[in-house]
Amino acid sequence: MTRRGRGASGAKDRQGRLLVVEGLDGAGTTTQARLLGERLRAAGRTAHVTAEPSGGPAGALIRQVLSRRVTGRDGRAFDARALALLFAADRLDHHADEIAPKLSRGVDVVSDRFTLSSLAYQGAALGDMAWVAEINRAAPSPDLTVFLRVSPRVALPRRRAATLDREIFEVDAFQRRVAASYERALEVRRAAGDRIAEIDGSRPVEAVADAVWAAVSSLD
Ligand SMILES: Nc1ncnc2c1ncn2[C@@H]1O[C@H](COP(=O)(O)OP(=O)(O)OP(=O)(O)O)[C@@H](O)[C@H]1O
Ligand SMILES: Cc1cn([C@H]2C[C@H](O)[C@@H](COP(=O)(O)O)O2)c(=O)[nH]c1=O
Repeated sequence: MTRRGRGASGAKDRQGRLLVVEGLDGAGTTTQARLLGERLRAAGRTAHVTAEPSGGPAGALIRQVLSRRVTGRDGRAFDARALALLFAADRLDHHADEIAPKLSRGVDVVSDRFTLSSLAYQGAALGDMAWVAEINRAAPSPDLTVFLRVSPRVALPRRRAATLDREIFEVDAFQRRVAASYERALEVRRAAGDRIAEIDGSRPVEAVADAVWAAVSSLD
């Protein structure tokens, strides 16, 4: 993965920053991405909040698979490797169509999930994080990834409060595997040079938002 936003001289150009919020289902990524967008705007920056799966065509198909409205042939479960490829395709399309144009106009982009989600979720589903990393090789590195650490025990009641219909990954045993997978994915991405802030997401919303803001404010 290549870090964007630097010219041939290595000097920073006038691009916006790609800021990613990550965590288990129920960690509070949607809430914190929205609040970060608001704080950026209040600080005088232009900010765009987005999410993956994206609103593009691959994202729409993924949403249907997650909610079981689309299955594999004859009602069989949708193939897990094919789903991993869809997430990778959605990411490239999302970046090309929505994220990169905003960044190049100096807009900060806050994404609720990005590549780390694929490493954690598809890494856990397939038991092959290296392959998941390979199919996501062309996705750019965020300027900052904020990981909201919550235990599956804390995330569970939040998910239950927020939704009635559970998507395919919102199964307690799987969420515990995803939690372990996130820890491995964080190591992999840190070793690759990504800037990552780990934040205790089990605190009240405003306390988490303050910690997210402190991490973003520490960017040069
Ligand atoms: N720090 C927090 N403390 C208590 N409740 C929270 C906190 N953050 C979010 N919530 C609540 O938990 C529920 C899920 O929050 P949110 O949608 O932000 O999570 P999420 O990580 O995006 O979940 P999912 O990935 O399943 O969509 C919401 O009802 C939200 O108000
Ligand atoms: C980007 C991405 C997401 N997922 C999973 C994570 C969640 O279970 C759903 C998205 O639902 P949300 O409520 O909108 O967060 O998809 C994934 O498995 N792989 C990914 O790359």
